[in-house]
Amino acid sequence: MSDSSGANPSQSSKKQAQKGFLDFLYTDIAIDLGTANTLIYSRGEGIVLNEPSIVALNQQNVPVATGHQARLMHEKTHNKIRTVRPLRDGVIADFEVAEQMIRGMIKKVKMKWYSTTRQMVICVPSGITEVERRAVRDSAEHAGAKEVYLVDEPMAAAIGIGLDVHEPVGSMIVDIGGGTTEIAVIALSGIVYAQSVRLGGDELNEDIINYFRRNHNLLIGERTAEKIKCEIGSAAPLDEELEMITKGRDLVNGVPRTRHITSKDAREAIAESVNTIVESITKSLEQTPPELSADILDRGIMLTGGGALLKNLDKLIMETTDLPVHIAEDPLTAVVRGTGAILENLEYYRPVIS
Ligand SMILES: Nc1ncnc2c1ncn2[C@@H]1O[C@H](COP(=O)(O)OP(=O)(O)OP(=O)(O)O)[C@@H](O)[C@H]1O
Repeated sequence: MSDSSGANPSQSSKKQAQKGFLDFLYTDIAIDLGTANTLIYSRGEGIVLNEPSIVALNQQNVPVATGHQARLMHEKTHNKIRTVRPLRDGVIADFEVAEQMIRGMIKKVKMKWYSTTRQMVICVPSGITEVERRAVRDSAEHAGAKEVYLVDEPMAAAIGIGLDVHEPVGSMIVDIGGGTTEIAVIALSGIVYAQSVRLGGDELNEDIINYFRRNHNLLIGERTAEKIKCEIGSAAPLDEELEMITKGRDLVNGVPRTRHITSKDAREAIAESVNTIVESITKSLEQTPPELSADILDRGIMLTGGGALLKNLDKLIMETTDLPVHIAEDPLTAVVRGTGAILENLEYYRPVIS
C-alpha cells in the first residue's frame, strides 16, 4: 500500500519523522496583505504582527522603516525620504516596494534568525485578475516562501468569524477594507456570488479631505481625515451627535487653523460613498439564488473589515435591506484569523485554496 505521495508506510512515516525533526528550521505563516493594514499569523503562535501597509524609503530606494514606524513619517517627510503604500484598491500597485514590505514584516516576526519561510497562505480580493493573482504569488515567492497558497478574502473572513464554509448553507459576508469592499455569498466551500467594489475606507478619507476643502476652505491631511472618520464619522444619524476640534491649513490666508467640526459634517462628506456600498449590497442580494436568499434571511449579513466599525453602518444596511446585520467580533482581524485557520489545517481547507 502506498500513501498519496507514492511512498510505502514505513518510508512515509520516516519522511514524516524527518519533516517533524526539521520543523524548527521553518516558519509557516498566513498573511492578510491589505491596502491599509498587513497582519501576519504564525503557525502555533497566532497573530504576531498587525501594522499599516506602508514603507519609508531613502533616496536609494532602500527601506528605512516599515509599518507603524513608516506611518509616523507619512506626510511629514523631506526630500531624502518618501513613504509608499504599495497596495491600492486591494491589489499590489508597486511590486518592488510590496516585496520589500513583506520581507521587512516577516523579518520583524521571525523568532529564529536561521529559520526560513516554508508555507505561506495569503489572501487576495475575490475580484482580482489572473495576472494580479500571479503577481501576489510571485511577490510571496520572492519574499522567500517555498509553498504559496492563495485564498479569497471573503472566504478567509467567513472562516475567521467561525462559519463552517463547507456546509450547504448560504452566508453573506461584506468585508469593508481600506481599498475594497468585498461582498460574497458562500456555500459548500465555494463562492456562489461575489462582487468586489474598489471602494473602501481610503475613499471615505478622500471624501472628508475634499469636503473640508470645498465647504470650509480647510486643507487637511490623510491622517487627520482618518481620525475624523473613526472618531465622529457615521453612516446614519447618531442618537447623540459628536464634535471634535481639527487642525489644518486655511486655504484663504494659508496659515494653520483649528476648526470645530461635527459628526453631521463628517456624515455628509462620506454619504455618497457609503450609499454606493449599501447599493452594492442590495444589488448582490438581487443576484443571490433564492434558496441561498432564504439562508441569508435566517442568518443575516455578516460585516467584517475595518469599515464595519463605521458608526451606524449596520443600522443603515439593516434599514435598507430589512435583514439582520451582524458586526463580526474584532472585524479588523477576521481575515487573518481565517487565513491562519487555513494554515493550521491545510488539508481540511484544501477546497478553498489555490
Ligand atoms: N472605527 C472605524 N470607523 C471607520 N472606519 C474604520 C474604523 N477603524 C478602521 N477603519 C477603516 O478600516 C480600514 C482598514 O480595514 P482593514 O484593515 O480591514 O482593510 P485592509 O484589509 O487593509 O484593506 P483591503 O481589504 O481593502 O485591502 C481603513 O480604511 C480604516 O480607516
